[in-house]
Amino acid sequence: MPEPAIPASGRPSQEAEISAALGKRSIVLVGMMGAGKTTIGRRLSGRLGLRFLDADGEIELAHAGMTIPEIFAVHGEPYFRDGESRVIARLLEGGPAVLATGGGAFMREETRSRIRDKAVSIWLKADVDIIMKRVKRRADRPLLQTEDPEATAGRLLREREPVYQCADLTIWSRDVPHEKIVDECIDALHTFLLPPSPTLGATR
Ligand SMILES: Nc1ncnc2c1ncn2[C@@H]1O[C@H](COP(=O)(O)OP(=O)(O)OP(=O)(O)O)[C@@H](O)[C@H]1O
Ligand SMILES: O=C(O)C1=C[C@@H](O)[C@@H](O)[C@H](O)C1
Ligand SMILES: [Mg+2]
Repeated sequence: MPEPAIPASGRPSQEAEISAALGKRSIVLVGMMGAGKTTIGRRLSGRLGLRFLDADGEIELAHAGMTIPEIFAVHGEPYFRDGESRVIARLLEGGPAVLATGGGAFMREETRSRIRDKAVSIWLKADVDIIMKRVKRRADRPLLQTEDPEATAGRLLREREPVYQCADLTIWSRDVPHEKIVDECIDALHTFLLPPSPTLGATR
């Protein structure tokens, strides 16, 4: 994996400082389907010189290439959730990476606690209109195969938002160039991991 670039000034870049400050921790993206966890996570990993992992993709690999909708249809959601929890635990043990989770993964307390121990988490927050606009392009979200997918997405969002809020950082994933969202993730990670030191020498 290439190291993040060192700028001409000789000062380490924000990206290099973040990678160093992370140590063995990963960055985990959480949030609703369509929030951009996979899209933004892949780009963020490139900028930071970290591996990119996608929990949904890893679950499909572990099931000999069955798709997520097929796993839901054949085995049911509880089976999927147990597998998802195990896969995320394994991926978090593998050293620093950017990990995009499935939209429901953070709802499990066991998974949240592992993420808290092993990673810095970012909630990619998106409102229901944006989510619907994005997920309409593909029919691969089994939880939205209902009579009224928009109402279902709204209900899931209301149930999940209080839990997604437990992430370390929140970034609004609106319709702006992907690289802008990545820049905002990098700024937020930098402030979180390397907070500016308090002003010294304040006098009364
Ligand atoms: N900031 C953005 N602006 C515009 N489109 C975006 C943005 N982020 C993601 N998208 C688009 O939204 C769609 C869904 O994104 P993506 O698959 O990354 O979401 P996800 O959070 O990984 O969803 P899931 O939980 O279902 O895996 C993609 O077509 C992607 O190109
Ligand atoms: O929001 C969810 O619960 C899901 C989101 C996707 O990433 C997949 O993990 C699956 O479709 C379930
Ligand atoms: Mg995804």
